[in-house]
Amino acid sequence: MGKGLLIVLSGPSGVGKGTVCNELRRRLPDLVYSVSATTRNPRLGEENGVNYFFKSREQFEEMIANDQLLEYAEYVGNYYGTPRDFVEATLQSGKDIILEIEVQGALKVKSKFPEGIFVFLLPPSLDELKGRIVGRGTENQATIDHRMSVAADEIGLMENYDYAVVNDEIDQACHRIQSIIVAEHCKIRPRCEEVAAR
Ligand SMILES: Nc1nc2c(ncn2[C@@H]2O[C@H](COP(=O)(O)OP(=O)(O)O)[C@@H](O)[C@H]2O)c(=O)[nH]1
Ligand SMILES: Nc1ncnc2c1ncn2[C@@H]1O[C@H](COP(=O)(O)OP(=O)(O)O)[C@@H](O)[C@H]1O
Repeated sequence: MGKGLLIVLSGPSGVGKGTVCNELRRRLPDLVYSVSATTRNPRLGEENGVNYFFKSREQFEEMIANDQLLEYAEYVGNYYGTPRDFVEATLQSGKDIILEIEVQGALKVKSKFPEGIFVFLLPPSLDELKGRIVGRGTENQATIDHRMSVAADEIGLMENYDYAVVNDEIDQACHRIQSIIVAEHCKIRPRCEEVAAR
């Protein structure tokens, strides 16, 4: 059995990563979602082990020390990281896995898995982005301002990604990502390597 695809989805806060991921998981039941660890507080309705593994700073730092994370980063005052074993076991079993992570972490994953597929989700506009974060109603004003200032830097790193997908309509955005996954599965990798070697 071949290895599964490792798909990384990034994009600024409020662009719709969570919404798009949930819809993709509904449409593609075989797609595995990597549940991250974080030190941020759970939002209303978020469940430990489903949305995130919620950890104290001490617990998170222990995971770092024990090399349990494939990557981790600090984002707006909190740690976020990807549990390593789950990702590796999923890929070995031949299944595709999606990591919804921010840009610094994505670049670390890219250095370890250059064969990964890196997708950047873009808002139709920065005004619409701000409207979505405010509309979600989960962040206070200071956090919204901080996240918006990080958004510009994140979009500046988009050129490190393979694909840019605009999340104008959820249905369209998911359709584009599904098309990318199908195309990647159809790739004739040996031929690509042969061509590159010429
Ligand atoms: N590096 C890294 N970033 C993560 C991880 N999990 C989530 N993130 C990112 O951390 C950022 C903040 O996540 P969150 O607080 O849930 O806010 P949201 O993106 O607005 O829903 C987002 O860009 C997430 O994609 C992870 O395991 N590693
Ligand atoms: N294509 C879209 N059109 C309009 N609103 C959207 C769209 N995608 C997501 N949203 C809304 O934007 C807000 C932020 O989405 P969310 O998935 O939480 O973003 P992220 O995980 O990137 O921070 C949510 O209220 C969500 O319902």
